[in-house]
Amino acid sequence: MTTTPPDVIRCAYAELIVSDLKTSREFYVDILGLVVTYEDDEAVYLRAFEEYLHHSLIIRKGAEPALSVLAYRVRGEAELDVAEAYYRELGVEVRRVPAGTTRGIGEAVRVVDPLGFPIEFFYEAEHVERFTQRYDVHGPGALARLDHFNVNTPDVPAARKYYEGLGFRVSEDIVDDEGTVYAAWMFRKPTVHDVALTGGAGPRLHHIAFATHERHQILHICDHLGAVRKSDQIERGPGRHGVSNAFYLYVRDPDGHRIEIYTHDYYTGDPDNPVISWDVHDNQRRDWWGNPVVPSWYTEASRVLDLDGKLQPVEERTETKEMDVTIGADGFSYTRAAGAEQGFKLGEQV
Ligand SMILES: O=S(=O)(O)c1ccc(O)c(O)c1
Ligand SMILES: [Ca+2]
Ligand SMILES: [Fe+2]
Repeated sequence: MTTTPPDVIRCAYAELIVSDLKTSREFYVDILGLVVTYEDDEAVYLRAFEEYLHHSLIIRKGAEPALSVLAYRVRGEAELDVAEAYYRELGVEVRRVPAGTTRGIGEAVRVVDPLGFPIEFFYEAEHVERFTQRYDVHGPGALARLDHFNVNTPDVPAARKYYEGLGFRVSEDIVDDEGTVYAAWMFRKPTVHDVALTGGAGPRLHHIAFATHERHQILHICDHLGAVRKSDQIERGPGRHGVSNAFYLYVRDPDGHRIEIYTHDYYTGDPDNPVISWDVHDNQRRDWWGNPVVPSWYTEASRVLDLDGKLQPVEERTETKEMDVTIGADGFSYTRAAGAEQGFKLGEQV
């Protein structure tokens, strides 16, 4: 690559296609508590309480539940030309779209990146009221901001190289002693990640994560789901991650799109931030204590669309799959080699 990459600030918004706008609105607004910036019959534009850009999530009615865009904010309008040149040199599909193509967003560059994802780079966006201290409208489960995207891609080292080319740095990864890389967390904003690369068939969206400030807000969302008899929408957690140290919860929306609610990761902004590398057989890597990683978390993810709204084909992962080497160890086994002969707490799981 001769051209410089666009100066990405952070992950900024996503658009999910949902099959029933009303049902999805109930999930994202009534249960998760996101703020509606604008809505019409086609789409609902949502933001979290600390956000002052028009939206960080759009849910749009459509026949095929899928991801239609992952958007990164760049540091200024001038970065759009840089993005256009960078991706043209990469030889992928590049489009320049005028301001207002997406409500609330200025001129943007849209690409299908080398991993097959629909990605948008923008700077200009409409400012709306920032609800940081509007405690009169915060619910007990108030979400503060969008935190990261997690994507399934078959070749994690190749994906890591692509994102390093964009100036992202690795904070943590999961590897084995043969050198297989199962996952990597990468950042531009000084937290653990803006994007996580999870080895698996892809391009698929594994999840979108929002951050809260307090663990009790995550616990409230669990209690709320129980109260509306939708506790089965909780897929994994609540718990404490090993990687990232975040307290977390994964919920599935009415179409199965996975949303993580996440708090308490750590600052990564110094140039010498130490990379943490986990062994795939360390069963505290994904859960620092307690919960096993359920199989659906390893296998299920959302399809993604190309720039014309057509489903992108999915390529299978050829390297070892994490679920094949660890599912029994995920919270079911004993961490000390000496305990290994006891096998798994709950026996063989799958
Ligand atoms: O399950 S992991 O501890 O590896 C993990 C860490 C951070 C995340 O955002 C995540 O989705 C998953
Ligand atoms: Ca706290
Ligand atoms: Fe996550």
